[in-house]
Amino acid sequence: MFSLLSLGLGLDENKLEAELGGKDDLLLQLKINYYPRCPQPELALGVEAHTDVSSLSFILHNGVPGLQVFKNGFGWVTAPLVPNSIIVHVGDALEIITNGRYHSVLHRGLVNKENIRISWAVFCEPPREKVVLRPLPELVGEGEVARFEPRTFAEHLERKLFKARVAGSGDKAVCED
Ligand SMILES: O=C(O)CCC(=O)C(=O)O
Ligand SMILES: [Fe+2]
Repeated sequence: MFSLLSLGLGLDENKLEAELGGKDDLLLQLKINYYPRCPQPELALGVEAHTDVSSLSFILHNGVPGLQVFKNGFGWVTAPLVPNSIIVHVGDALEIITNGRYHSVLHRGLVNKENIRISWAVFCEPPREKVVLRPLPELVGEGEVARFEPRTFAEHLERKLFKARVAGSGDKAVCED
């Protein structure tokens, strides 16, 4: 996947993987999301709107719709259910090193009245301290600026967590099951 994404930007095929710490040090984390049936889905949040901090995220699901992505100019769009598919998100780490050429997508997970939804998300993360994530100079074109300050993955997590705490929404879910 990283090779294809590197070639897609005209980079050496090993470039993105190497910049993200190399395959021996990447961390795969599994998270299982359980969305119960909800009598008033319009009042509830399943997984609130966010971007993933990872390099890439791979989402398997039980075939119940609920994942939405935010598209500028359109608003929230429900991801179509493609049988036997795996959904792949670009996460923050990849967005940073590509200077936004690959965009870390804002997304959320909704509950519904009829069906329980389950998703299995595998987050492919760079090592916390080993590499500094910064826009690759070859992807900052002439007249463009680097859109992200250099940071380790650990620093990125801390900044994001701190921002979320300050912004704290306080939303509550009202689900049963
Ligand atoms: O349930 C989904 O499809 C997405 C879940 C998600 O975005 C996450 O766990 O980060
Ligand atoms: Fe996510």
